[in-house]
Amino acid sequence: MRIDIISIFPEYFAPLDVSLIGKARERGILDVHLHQLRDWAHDVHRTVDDTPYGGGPGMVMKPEPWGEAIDAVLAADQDARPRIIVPTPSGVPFTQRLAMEYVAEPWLLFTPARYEGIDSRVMAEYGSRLCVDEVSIGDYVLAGGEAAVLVMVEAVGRLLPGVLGNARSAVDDSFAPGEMENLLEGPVYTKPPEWRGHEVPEILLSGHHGKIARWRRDEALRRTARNRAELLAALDPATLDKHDRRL
Ligand SMILES: NC(=O)c1ccno1
Repeated sequence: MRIDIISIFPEYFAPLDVSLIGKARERGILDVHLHQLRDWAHDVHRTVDDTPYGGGPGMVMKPEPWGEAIDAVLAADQDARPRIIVPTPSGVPFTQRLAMEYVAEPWLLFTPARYEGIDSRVMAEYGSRLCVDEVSIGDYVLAGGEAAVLVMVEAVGRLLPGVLGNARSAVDDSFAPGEMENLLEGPVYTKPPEWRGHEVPEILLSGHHGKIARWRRDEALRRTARNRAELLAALDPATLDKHDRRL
């Protein structure tokens, strides 16, 4: 997978050099290209923003630098087209299901904005011939889209084949489509069996895989009911067995 990121703060993406994503890049599973938007701002101050038409607070990012920057990225591979992802509080929710949709894409282009956002004509220009998604990582406003890009790149990159040590981990994730969709993962434990008077639940030491699976699902349902009751309401009743319904 190729990922391009255009930003006025490319240094913001240093975390993509470490941990799982860093190793995926070293192993050639993920190819990340960072671009400084100001390289396409040609005035002496390398200006990328201006006052909003119609008045109002803040500044809007100018269309010209963005248009030249996106054109330059697209020119990197004339035979392919990236899916463009615009991080914004005004976007569709970023979910595990959307992460799984993105991991199937060969090329993603992230366009994190600053200020009040990017002149709307930019994505109108590219939306006529490319897939352009406005995506939000949550109902809050950040100083810019860069942190949202880090979140999405990690959520998508960890799903790439070969990145997680055990592919099963992604299947058991909270929200993973299938058994765990709309469910939160339950509690996890490791050695020692007793720590400061807290013992690991006996069932987990039993070696009885069927009972352990049942216990884990019960705990997932309980945690979901406690922390995200609205997700329980969204559970497909067909996926609940008679034991689930008794909880
Ligand atoms: N909530 C978000 O995804 C976001 C992106 C930029 N600012 O906020």
